[in-house]
Amino acid sequence: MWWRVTSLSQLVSSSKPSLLNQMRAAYGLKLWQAFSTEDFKRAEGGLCHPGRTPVTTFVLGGPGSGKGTQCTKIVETFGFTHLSAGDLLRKEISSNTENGAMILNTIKEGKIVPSEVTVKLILKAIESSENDRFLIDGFPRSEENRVAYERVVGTEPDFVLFFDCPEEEMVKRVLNRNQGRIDDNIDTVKERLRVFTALNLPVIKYYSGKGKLYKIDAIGTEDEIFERVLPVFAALRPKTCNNILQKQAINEK
Ligand SMILES: Nc1ncnc2c1ncn2[C@@H]1O[C@H](COP(=O)(O)OP(=O)(O)O)[C@@H](O)[C@H]1O
Ligand SMILES: Nc1ccn([C@@H]2O[C@H](COP(=O)(O)OP(=O)(O)O)[C@@H](O)[C@H]2O)c(=O)n1
Ligand SMILES: [Mg+2]
Repeated sequence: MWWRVTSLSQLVSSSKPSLLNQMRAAYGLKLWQAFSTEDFKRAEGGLCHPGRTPVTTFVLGGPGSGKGTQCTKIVETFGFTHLSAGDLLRKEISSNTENGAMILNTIKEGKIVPSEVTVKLILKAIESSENDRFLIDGFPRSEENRVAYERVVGTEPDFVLFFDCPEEEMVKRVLNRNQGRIDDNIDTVKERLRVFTALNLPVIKYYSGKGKLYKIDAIGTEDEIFERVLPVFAALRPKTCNNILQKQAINEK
């Protein structure tokens, strides 16, 4: 798997190997299996496969802005793997895991689950995928999320999509979503919007300052919005779309 550090010499050659890296070297553990709360605090990151760089895109926007809907279209067209932080957390609830009750309460209140839990789920999903391009949807939701991911993974996203949608429209969409979600009610949505402004906007500003942010107007039909998304990925074409182009070429022969 590309995400894991494959060379032991690389692991031990860093000036101060973390406990996490020592454990991995000793037991061949995947990252998500290896870190406990204590390790998580100390992890030093830098987990990149030599010669193979994954394309990672964070997908941000308020509740109901259309992140999930557009991710589905991006997956269909560009072959990314869609990792929704919210879906990963909801799966934990339905699997009755040790954190299930805590996650359920946090989501019900419209607050943010501790980064330790969410980053671990994302890494587990990445590590069990053969793909090398990922859409990470609904993450990072706070500076704490962002810093935790960077510390553990050791990389930044290649770019960040931000679906910019007026609050009134987001509320309307969430209340019509009809997926039986415990947080799709007016009280929780109000809190989620407050949390979005207070904690997620600073992350969006951070990536804007780094020149990595693509702000997409999220008003319009799903197809109209996807038309605005396309050019962002077209710029990455040579790197990300080889398989699709190859398949197209074969089909056209
Ligand atoms: N452009 C759009 N116009 C109207 N409704 C939309 C649009 N895009 C998505 N929706 C609907 O709005 C709701 C929220 O969309 P979703 O993709 O789940 O948003 P998010 O993941 O950002 O919360 C869903 O019911 C979806 O079908
Ligand atoms: N990085 C994240 C993502 C989601 N969550 C929780 O999961 C809830 C639902 O997230 P989601 O991404 O599925 O929500 P939408 O924006 O798609 O409506 C959030 O309101 C948070 O309570 C979190 O704590 N941390
Ligand atoms: Mg979503």
